[in-house]
Amino acid sequence: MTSLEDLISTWAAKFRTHPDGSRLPAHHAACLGCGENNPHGHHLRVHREGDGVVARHTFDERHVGAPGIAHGGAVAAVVDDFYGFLLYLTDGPAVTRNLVLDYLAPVLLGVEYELRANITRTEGRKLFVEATMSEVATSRRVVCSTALFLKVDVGHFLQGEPTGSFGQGSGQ
Ligand SMILES: CCCCC/C=C\C/C=C\C/C=C\C/C=C\CCCC(=O)SCCNC(=O)CCNC(=O)[C@H](O)C(C)(C)COP(=O)(O)OP(=O)(O)OC[C@H]1O[C@@H](n2cnc3c(N)ncnc32)[C@H](O)[C@@H]1OP(=O)(O)O
Repeated sequence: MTSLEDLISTWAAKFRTHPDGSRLPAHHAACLGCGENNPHGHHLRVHREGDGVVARHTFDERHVGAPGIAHGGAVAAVVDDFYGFLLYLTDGPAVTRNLVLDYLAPVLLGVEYELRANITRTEGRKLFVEATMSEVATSRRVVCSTALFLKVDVGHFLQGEPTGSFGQGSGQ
């Protein structure tokens, strides 16, 4: 099992300069949004684009709400985790304090969507961010979102203990 200290040292190393266009590292291997080893996870793959981040994502049967339509909570989880990649373009970790989603149209299972996010404003510890999700084939926007992240120090993450067995891996 990965110790919390291991996780923290891996995380700290991820706050390096990431060249434009490069793939950004997963938060950790078991992360619900992007961890390679989480069988219930979304396995997000996110790239830097300028001062923002971009990803393509397709929901599947594991994320079903109404038949054929992604559960709104699953969509929110993806958007929240996606915002977590913007943190790599800042000087350190932060956590979601406030997350707002407008579900403009159903997010369909098996349909590819493009996510885009950027930081709109910073104010002390506060990072104000915004994101959109649009269908790749039609460019139709299905979600728009804003959120507030608050910078935290390492002690914040010492409030939990890693559990389970799929936390091991590169986290890349
Ligand atoms: C370098 C080493 C790093 C170590 C890291 C180690 C391991 C990490 C491993 C993995 C991490 C994995 C993933 C993380 C990345 C992304 C995943 C997606 C993101 C998430 O899934 S993350 C989870 C969900 N998230 C939480 O679990 C947070 C729970 N929460 C808290 O832990 C506290 O809530 C906290 C600490 C956030 C703040 O607590 P606090 O006490 O410090 O803050 P406070 O209340 O004082 O507010 C401060 C100022 O924000 C203003 N403010 C507040 N709310 C506002 C609003 N709605 N609008 C406008 N302003 C607002 C106030 O008005 C005040 O403003 P002012 O300072 O000007 O007065």
